Order: sequence, then C-alpha cells, then structure tokens
Amino acid sequence: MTTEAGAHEDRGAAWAFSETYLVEDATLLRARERGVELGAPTVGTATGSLLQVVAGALQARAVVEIGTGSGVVSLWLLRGMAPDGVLTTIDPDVAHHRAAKTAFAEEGVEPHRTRTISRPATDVLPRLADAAYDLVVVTAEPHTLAAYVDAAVRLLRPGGVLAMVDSLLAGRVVDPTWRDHETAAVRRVLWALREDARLAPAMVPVGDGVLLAVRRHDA
Ligand SMILES: C[S@@+](CC[C@H](N)C(=O)[O-])C[C@H]1O[C@@H](n2cnc3c(N)ncnc32)[C@H](O)[C@@H]1O
Repeated sequence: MTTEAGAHEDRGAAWAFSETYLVEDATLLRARERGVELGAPTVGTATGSLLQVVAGALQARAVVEIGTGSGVVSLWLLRGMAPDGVLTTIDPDVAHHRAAKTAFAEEGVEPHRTRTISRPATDVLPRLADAAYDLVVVTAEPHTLAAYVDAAVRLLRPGGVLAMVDSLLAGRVVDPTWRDHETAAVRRVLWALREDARLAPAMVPVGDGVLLAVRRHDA
C-alpha cells in the first residue's frame, strides 16, 4: 500500500517497531529472566503495554489472568488497573507463583491486590462469579484457548474485555501450510469468536497477536 508519493508501507518493520517503542524497566526484566529460568515464556512490551492500556481504559477493578508464569503480564495489568483493583491470577505451577510473588513484592504491589490460585484454570473458572470481572486475560498455552473462552465470557460484565495473547502464533495462524494441532485449535477459536453474538472482537497484530473482544451490552 503506498501511503505517499513513492513511499512504501512496510508492515513488518512497523510490527518490529512496536516491540521496541517501549523498554522494560528493571522489575519487568527481572520477572522476564525468572520466566526464562522457569521455562515460562512471556510477552514483549508491545503486548504488555497494550494490556496495560486496556486495563486502564476499563478502570479495571476485577481482572482474571489465566497462566501467571513469572508475572510479567500480571505486572502490566496491575499497572493499568484501578489502584484498588484485584488481580486473580491462575497457574497450577507453584514455582511460577513463587516467582510472580517476588515480582509483585519488587513492584511494591499491596498483598491484597493479588490473588494467586495454584490450580488448573478449568478447576477455578467455574467457581468465579458470573459477570463479575472487567477483564479476562488468557496467556496459557495457545492449544488450551478453547477450554477457557466460554468460561471467560461468562465471567465478563457487559463492556468487559476478553484478551488472548499469542492468538496469531507469531504468524502461523495466517499461513495455511501450518496444519499442526495447536495452530488448527487457535484458528477454530478465532473463527468461533468472530461468530459469537456475545462478543465484538478485534485482532491486534502486536507481539504474537492479541485478540481483544468486548462483551456486548445487548447479548
Ligand atoms: C506462556 S506462560 C504465561 C506467561 C505469563 N502470563 C507472562 O506473560 O508473564 C503459560 C503459563 O500457563 C500456565 N498453565 C499451564 N496450564 C495451565 C492451566 N491449565 N491453567 C492455568 N495456567 C496454566 C503455565 O504454568 C505457564 O506458567
């Protein structure tokens, strides 16, 4: 697409720029390093800062995160949420929760603002209240997305937002030659979300793809 006389739009470079536009501070960097040591990959600043903006725009006070890891996404969410907001973050791996709690302490997050539940999300989500949450963020392994979407939509108040990171699998989803189980599973979720009358989705091409979907007021 030519935007000016002779100018040529390079979307790849724009995508790359979005990952360098913001630099992680020491707390985020240390949380990322712990995540690498634990084998819990995390998101870049483009995805993290987008989630912070969404949490801030919602003035989110009640947020659920599926897949705590070392707490990098948790930190971005807490920074965007209302000062008295509570993050409920779910991960069956207690070592990940130990690392995330270290990050929360370094950030100076007051203990009552985080609730870590060390169980599989499928055990926890049914126990959470309907329409009680402003934001549900899915960062667990992409092939498990389908298991969480219906539960996540039930948790959202009208106007609340579902956010799924890794929803383009770094481009695999849009490449038809990729037919593995995980890629096919993510594609199915994306198509289902697009047809879900309860949601108004948007695909944001930052990081490995972030799908945002707002819970409609009229459905
Ligand atoms: C990609 S990592 C999360 C990264 C983290 N949100 C971050 O960006 O800092 C995926 C996480 O999902 C967790 N996980 C795996 N199975 C899960 C399940 N059934 N319910 C919740 N979390 C799960 C893993 O233990 C891992 O910490």
